Amino acid sequence: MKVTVVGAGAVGASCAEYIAIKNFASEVVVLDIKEGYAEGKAMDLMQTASLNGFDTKITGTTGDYSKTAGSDIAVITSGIPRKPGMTREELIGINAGIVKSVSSSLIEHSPNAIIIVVSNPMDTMTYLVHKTTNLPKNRIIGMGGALDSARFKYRLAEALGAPISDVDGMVIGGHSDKGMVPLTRLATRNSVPVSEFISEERIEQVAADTKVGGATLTKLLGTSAWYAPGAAVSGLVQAIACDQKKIFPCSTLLEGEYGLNDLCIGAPVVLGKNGIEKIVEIELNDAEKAKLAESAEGVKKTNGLLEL
Ligand SMILES: NC(=O)c1ccc[n+]([C@@H]2O[C@H](COP(=O)([O-])OP(=O)(O)OC[C@H]3O[C@@H](n4cnc5c(N)ncnc54)[C@H](O)[C@@H]3O)[C@@H](O)[C@H]2O)c1
Ligand SMILES: O=C(O)C[C@H](O)C(=O)O
Repeated sequence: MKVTVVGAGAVGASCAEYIAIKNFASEVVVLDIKEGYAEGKAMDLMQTASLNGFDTKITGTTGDYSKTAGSDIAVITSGIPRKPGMTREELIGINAGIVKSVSSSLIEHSPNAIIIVVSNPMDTMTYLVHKTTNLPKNRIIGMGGALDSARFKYRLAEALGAPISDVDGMVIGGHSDKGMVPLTRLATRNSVPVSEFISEERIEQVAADTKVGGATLTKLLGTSAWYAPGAAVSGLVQAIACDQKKIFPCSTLLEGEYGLNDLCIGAPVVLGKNGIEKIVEIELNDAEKAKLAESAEGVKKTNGLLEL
């Protein structure tokens, strides 16, 4: 199993590290345009192999896509991150050009690869890859919901005073400060609805904190987060590489599902060796449907800024 990660920055390196530590891929190639940067990150990571006990071979390259040839999965993390006070949508001007050229180079060298899009604004970047490549929809996956759901579980565990392993929950919708839809009604502590333990007011606070999870970290760090994003990507890569058939909320092209069309937005999907093997349509109540529709409007507005 060969995995390419484009962008050796904070998220790309974290993602390569988690993939290696989980020890399911034979090879990870990291590519960046900054001279020597990917080679340096790869060497540093390889020097953790004996310490962390993995056999994955990590190599780096400055812009040489021939080194990525024959990748089974390719992750796009190249592009600029936001600074405190910015929205993800403001990154579109620079990141659209980067994602378009990177996806085209990746496919030229790995025509069968499954592409995971991470660069922001992620739902729109995923849509861009759909619009500018001829890949089938199952092979284009946007990562956002897996991260947002991890943050939701963190906040739920905090509110419940429970271990995170006791908590389950999912966030669908757009990967944006306003567009996320944490499914509070379906969140559980060991199969029991969380509303049995905490007030509606507290649950609403958990949802609000979840939605600004990325912005909160950006304010603290001065740039956006990388550990949880890298771990979330590695979870998707592992589900595909190991044909796990796990459900994750991912940005995917909707064609009528959830009453939505012609956009990529977060919905639960089954991930296996073919990428997105099924879009799972869960029954939403009217309030959840309205939130998802509003989120879709926001994503479509950003998509409208693309020069296609
Ligand atoms: N979808 C998500 O959940 C999620 C989570 C975290 C970050 N992000 C996004 O991921 C992106 C990367 O974030 P980061 O913190 O790693 O940024 P970073 O600045 O640390 O790294 C980005 C890297 O991309 C490289 N790059 C730029 N143009 C390139 C090109 N054409 N080809 C190859 N490499 C190129 C840069 O040299 C840099 O090393 C940002 O857009 C950020 O908003 C998304
Ligand atoms: O917040 C950001 O800009 C980066 C990423 O989308 C995140 O949620 O951490």
